[in-house]
Amino acid sequence: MRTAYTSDQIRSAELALMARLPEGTLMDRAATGLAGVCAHLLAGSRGRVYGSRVALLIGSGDNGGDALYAGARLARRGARVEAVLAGSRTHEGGLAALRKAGGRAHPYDAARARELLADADLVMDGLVGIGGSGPLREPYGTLAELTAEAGGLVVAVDVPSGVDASSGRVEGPAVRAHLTVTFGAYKAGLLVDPGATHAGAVELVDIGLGPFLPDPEVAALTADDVADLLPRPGEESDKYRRGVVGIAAGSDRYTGAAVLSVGGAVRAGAGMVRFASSAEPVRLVRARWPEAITTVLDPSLVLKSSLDEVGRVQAWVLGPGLGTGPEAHAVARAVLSTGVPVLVDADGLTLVAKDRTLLRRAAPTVLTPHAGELSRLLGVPREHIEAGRLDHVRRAAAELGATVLLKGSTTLVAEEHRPVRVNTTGTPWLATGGTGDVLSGIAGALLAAGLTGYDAASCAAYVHGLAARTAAGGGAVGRGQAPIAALDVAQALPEALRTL
Ligand SMILES: NC(=O)C1=CN([C@@H]2O[C@H](COP(=O)(O)OP(=O)(O)OC[C@H]3O[C@@H](n4cnc5c(N)ncnc54)[C@H](OP(=O)(O)O)[C@@H]3O)[C@@H](O)[C@H]2O)[C@@H](O)CC1
Ligand SMILES: Nc1ncnc2c1ncn2[C@@H]1O[C@H](COP(=O)(O)OP(=O)(O)O)[C@@H](O)[C@H]1O
Ligand SMILES: [K+]
Repeated sequence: MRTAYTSDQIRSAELALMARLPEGTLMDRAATGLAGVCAHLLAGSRGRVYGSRVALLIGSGDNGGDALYAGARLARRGARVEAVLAGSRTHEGGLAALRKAGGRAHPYDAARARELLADADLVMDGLVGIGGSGPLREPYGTLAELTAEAGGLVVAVDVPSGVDASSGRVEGPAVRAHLTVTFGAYKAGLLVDPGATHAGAVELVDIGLGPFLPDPEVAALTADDVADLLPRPGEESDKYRRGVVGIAAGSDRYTGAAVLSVGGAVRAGAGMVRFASSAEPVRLVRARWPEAITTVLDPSLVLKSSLDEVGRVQAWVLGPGLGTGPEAHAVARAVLSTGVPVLVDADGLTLVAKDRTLLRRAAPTVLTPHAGELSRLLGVPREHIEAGRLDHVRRAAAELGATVLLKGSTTLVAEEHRPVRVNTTGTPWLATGGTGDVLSGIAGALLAAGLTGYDAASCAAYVHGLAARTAAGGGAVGRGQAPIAALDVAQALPEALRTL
């Protein structure tokens, strides 16, 4: 499990550790690690550190101190290091070390800074770290924007300046780094968009904080964690014990979502899928997924909240393509009044946004909104949700009394009193119609297999992302990949699951 923390949590751990160590030890550890990573990058891009050009952007706090000491180390190895001093003050020890090592420092001047950044092989962003608050003030904002024109690699020190370390919020100009070297522990804002995109790759430098860290605010499952959580059949398994998932999705108008959701569940390893809907989606699901047992719902029975004709299930998926009219509302009421876990997606979310009483139930509920759907559920503008994903997913879980999986460029899973889980396998190739429907089926199959809502949602997001990467051609976005369609994601599930 990869764990991540807020600035306050990091600060208190640092204080506790610092009390036991001679002054300056932590900064020395941080700067040594940072210089090591930068030297490695320079050796990779230029062949050697000697003679390379390094620009340091220095703010008034200890973040600038780290960059100055690291710059001094690179200068001692023959790099030409020049610092732009942007703060009202500068870390004295760091500045003295840089000068002693042969590096140079200049007060901020826009034209000169632009030249330095354009010429540098590597730019170190030491403007602000965990001490930053609010949008970057001048001249930091201008410098952050100038890094976009940098000719070489941009390395953020601890946190990209302009990104809120605790939440990943960005409220103005912010550095976009190729790599962020972070100290002691991951900051939550490095894993959650928009901060995660600004951070680029993240490298952790151990400074000994481990024993002093509290319970994390954010956690990311690793491949091993997911492999341990995923259900595997035992010798005595039968299809019922492996988990039967009911899917109430699709309508005569919207049929594709039902086919995709059933596909996600079938390919994710459900023991059995029972699909219940109106005639047309049932016909199409039968044609595409003969594995599913289908039922054409009798509207008069549904109105009486009876789903007996469908047969027993261990969990339900409700909503993809269901519609939002009175019949769909009756289906939602029938499904949500059962005593088994229910995953609510798409139109199901619109229905519960209009009628919150549907969520009054004893069994677990998992909601899987994208930012627009969460906006309707919380009555908060979509832009606010996208800017503050972490805060809003937490709030939704508390307010709605459910596990909430927020989809989008960073998928988050929140449940009250648990760390928010952030998914690391996503890929922007997933941004295509219907992939969310596949996700609902995967998560439904895992719920039916007995995973908790929290584990089912986070494992589903993980394997969904992995399958999308597999379908696109492997890895994150790059050459040699091709666009994917939603059904490709379902079809790639077995190959992705085999790697876990
Ligand atoms: N603690 C430790 O043990 C270790 C800490 N370490 C390092 O220290 C870093 C934290 O250092 P820190 O606390 O000095 O804060 P930091 O991030 O440099 O910035 C604070 C200054 O920035 C300014 N400022 C703030 N917001 C701003 C804005 N929006 N726009 C513009 N300016 C803004 C504000 O300055 P002022 O307004 O006072 O001029 C404030 O004083 C941490 O990230 C890590 O790199 C490592 O060495 C390992 C050991
Ligand atoms: N930029 C992105 N990066 C990673 N994943 C994304 C991105 N955009 C969308 N996704 C993922 O794609 C899926 C889209 O689901 P959803 O919005 O419900 O679409 P649909 O309703 O068409 O199925 C979600 O799993 C979401 O997390
Ligand atoms: K920084």
